[in-house]
Amino acid sequence: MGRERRLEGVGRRYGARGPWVLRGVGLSVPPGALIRVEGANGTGKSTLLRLLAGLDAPTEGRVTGRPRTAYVPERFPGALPFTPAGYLRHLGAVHGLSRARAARAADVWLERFGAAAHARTPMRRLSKGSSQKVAVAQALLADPELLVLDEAWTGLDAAARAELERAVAERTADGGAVVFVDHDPRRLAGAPVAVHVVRDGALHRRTGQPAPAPGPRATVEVQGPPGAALPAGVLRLAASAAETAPGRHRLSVPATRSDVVLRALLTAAPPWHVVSVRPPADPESPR
Ligand SMILES: Nc1ncnc2c1ncn2[C@@H]1O[C@H](COP(=O)(O)OP(=O)(O)OP(=O)(O)O)[C@@H](O)[C@H]1O
Repeated sequence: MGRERRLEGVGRRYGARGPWVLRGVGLSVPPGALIRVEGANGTGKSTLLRLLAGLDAPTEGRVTGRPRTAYVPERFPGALPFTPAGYLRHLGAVHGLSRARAARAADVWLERFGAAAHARTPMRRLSKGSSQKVAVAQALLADPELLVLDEAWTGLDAAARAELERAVAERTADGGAVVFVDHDPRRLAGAPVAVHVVRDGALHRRTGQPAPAPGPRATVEVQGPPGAALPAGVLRLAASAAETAPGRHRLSVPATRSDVVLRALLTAAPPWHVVSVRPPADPESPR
């Protein structure tokens, strides 16, 4: 239990006589998991995400585990009587941050998503895109152990979309779990995503080889503290890792994740020594 959210034999229908939207669904979301939920329109993806986020209760079956959870809904109620800075500080306090930490986290996330200029604009006057940045910032504010994203990329500009991908990689490198729905099949394609498909009210794990991470890869040589295993977060993000000498590892890392991997190595306790980083364009990069 603990930080792992689990659905066991979960069914949900709306109203006593409504059709079953989901039935017999089992799913474990362990720390560090990255799970994509797919399915045709109206099959129950949002229903599943609300159950995982703990915002809805199943009609039958059990939901267990109590990770600190954050959620970005498909439709964020943008017209709230707050400014983004005020709203995020308020939510930070709800998540248990001190006032000072909540204010700092609000500033950091608005800045990262390119919305700092709107920090003090009433939310009802924000564009849809800026409002979505606030929706995403509120979920990341307190480093959730489980992050549930329902089409959270929709409406964001390209820079903010990339920033949200980076934030997801940081959460999983840090041992957080992320479950998401997104209409773009390439979303987070460079990361080791487990795919589950909702069909006919049931959840099916898509099996088979995960597609190789598309895009260029960097090669990172690291030297670890004697006897140390690579941090789990690094292993999750690397496309491959090989120990080439005692304590020396060569990692192949999707270029879009290399900054997150380096940060995870350098902030590990004790930290790892990064011997070299070869960018993807280097013709000597092993393939
Ligand atoms: N609050 C609700 N009350 C009644 N019916 C609901 C409610 N929420 C969802 N439903 C119904 O449950 C079914 C699944 O809806 P859900 O939103 O979970 O699917 P989805 O796969 O996320 O859809 P989409 O791809 O359109 O976002 C639909 O038939 C929908 O009408």
